[in-house]
Amino acid sequence: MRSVGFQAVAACRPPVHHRRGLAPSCRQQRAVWVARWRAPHRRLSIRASRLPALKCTASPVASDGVRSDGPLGDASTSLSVLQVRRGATYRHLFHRFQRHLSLLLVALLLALAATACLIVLVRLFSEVTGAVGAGDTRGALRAALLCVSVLTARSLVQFVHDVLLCETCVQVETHLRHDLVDKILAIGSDAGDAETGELVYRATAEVERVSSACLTVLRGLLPSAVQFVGVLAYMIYLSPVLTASVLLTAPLMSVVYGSLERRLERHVHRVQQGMARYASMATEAFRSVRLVQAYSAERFVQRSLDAVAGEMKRAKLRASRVRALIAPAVSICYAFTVLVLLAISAACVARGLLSAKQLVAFLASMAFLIEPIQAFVSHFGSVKEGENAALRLFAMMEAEARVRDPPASQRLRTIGLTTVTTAAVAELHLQDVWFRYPHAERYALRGVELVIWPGERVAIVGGSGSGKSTLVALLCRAYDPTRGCVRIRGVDVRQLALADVRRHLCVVPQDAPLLSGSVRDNITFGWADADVDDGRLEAAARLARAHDFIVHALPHGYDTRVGEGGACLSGGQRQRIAIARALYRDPSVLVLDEAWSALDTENEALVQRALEELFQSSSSSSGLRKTMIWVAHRLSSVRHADRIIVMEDGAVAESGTHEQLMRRRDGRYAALYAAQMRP
Ligand SMILES: Nc1ncnc2c1ncn2[C@@H]1O[C@H](COP(=O)(O)OP(=O)(O)OP(=O)(O)O)[C@@H](O)[C@H]1O
Repeated sequence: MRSVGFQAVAACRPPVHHRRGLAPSCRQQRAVWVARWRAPHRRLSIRASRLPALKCTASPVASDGVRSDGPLGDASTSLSVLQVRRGATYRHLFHRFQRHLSLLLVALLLALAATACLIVLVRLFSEVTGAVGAGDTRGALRAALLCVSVLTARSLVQFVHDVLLCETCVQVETHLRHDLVDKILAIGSDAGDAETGELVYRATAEVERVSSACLTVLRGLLPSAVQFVGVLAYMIYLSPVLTASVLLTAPLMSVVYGSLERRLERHVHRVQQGMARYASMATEAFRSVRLVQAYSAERFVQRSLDAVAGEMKRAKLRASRVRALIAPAVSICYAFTVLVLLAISAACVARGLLSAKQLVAFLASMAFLIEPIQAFVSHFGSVKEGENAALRLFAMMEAEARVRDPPASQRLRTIGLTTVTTAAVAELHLQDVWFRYPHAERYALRGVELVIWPGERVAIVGGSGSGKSTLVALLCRAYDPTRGCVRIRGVDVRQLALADVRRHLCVVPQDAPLLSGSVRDNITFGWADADVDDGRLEAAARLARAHDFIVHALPHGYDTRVGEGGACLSGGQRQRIAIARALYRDPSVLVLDEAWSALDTENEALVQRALEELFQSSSSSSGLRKTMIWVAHRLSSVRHADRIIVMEDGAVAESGTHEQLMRRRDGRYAALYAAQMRP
């Protein structure tokens, strides 16, 4: 069976440097860890996207100590900013529940019926006491039996009411989670600002929290509110004076309640942020457990996690104290109300304004009035948690991906051999491309001008940080240029559907991320089981020089599970499977970003030769000229390229064949080549 998580990573790939950045040398990685983990309480945020450059940034910290940047970072925005969005959040929630309006209306009618039952119960109760007082045993018995029947009816009504509401909330939760995951996958590269563990926490625990808060409100608080209003109306009918005296204490209650609510909200927000941070750090630690062990950093990691857990514990204790304070505070207010009520009712009865029967009914109503207040008090904490979670989730859902599908996308032009020779349409054209990463001060690409023709085999070389991976990221539209434009077959990529671009041009990154399914799942990633073509699968694996080791070295051949991130395979095997995966897609342009860096020289040459053969044969058989671009550090792998592009400081420094570039004695390529060939 195909793993769901496996399928979930969309064709929209994170930019190459993000992926590559996840595998810096152990020493570099440790430096990042140390910075992030030494001061977890200072909320240092290392972005995965910046790992290669080891830029450890302390994010802007809001007054309540919470990070406040990032495209999905809205999710971790400060409480004060989130509170401004409360109206919008409730509107979002309302729209989601609106889809289940009929169920909700039935539930509301049932809540009204339950309240009506209560009022009937109050009346029957006063009749029972009246009959007992008058010595009418039969009357008392009849009224008591009616009481039992009404109570049973009310219980049945409540059961149906609860089932309907649970169903609605589960459906809303499922849709909300689906939309959130959809958003995270669409945002793709931009999600680099929010860490994996945090995103997982949001998509699981927080969505569940929102749904259970909604259920609490609908099942507990809404009927309680209906009951409150109904009972209050009945009390006004019984005695307006006594009801007014009860309501006199309302301002006192709201002041006490308001101040406790604000405190609780603050602490709950801190607890939830702490949870998200803990989830994020724990995910990172568990994923890098080998690094932790290699550096004997178990205690160090444990201490860092404990620091966050400690912070969370303190916030939780404060929240629970405030929560525990609410019930006694409300009870004191209630006792004060009863005191005032008794004094006034005694005066009313003495003056003949109120009968004893009315007083009994009024006091019974008071008992039913406290019920909704108690429900409100006991559910308040969880509702607040749900509200905070909803504020963050909907802020996340509003985040826009930096690259989006155009409203009306154009189609890619198919270029046959004849077309190419007559009308020279470039496969790829970078026109004066400038690019600066979000949050970065320097341009990573500066005025790149590059034309790649169909069928060309182009190698990109250059020093570390010269902009090779950034160039690749722009080709597959992981980012849009800050200035200038990237054209595929003459069309600006911004006018093409993203899926079209990524079907046409496939990138194989250096770190070759594999997912925890089988080898077959990995190579046919993105295809439903029913659509998988075994012949094509094997052909792709053979071309990537992966078939032999899959069949002979892996215990279950193509059905061998590769473990999380392909942990059961060697680096070279992972890379060959990643190349096979790209070949299975049969793209027109194949981009390999140091995709064979983990291969030995012999296998590297074999894979390269196989790809060259493939590209030559595909151009003659299908009539479509395929293009191959590869980024390389080892210059031995670029000698046979049709053209070598040499990048330096974000610009194209030189371009030509190996021989042409070697003729420039003082050229950059010649210098790089000489340095590599030096014994
Ligand atoms: N996400 C990012 N945010 C900010 N700056 C970045 C980011 N990724 C890369 N950079 C910067 O952009 C520049 C080009 O980086 P890029 O990864 O394209 O270089 P490269 O030539 O592929 O390097 P290498 O060969 O070491 O992989 C570098 O200065 C790098 O620090």
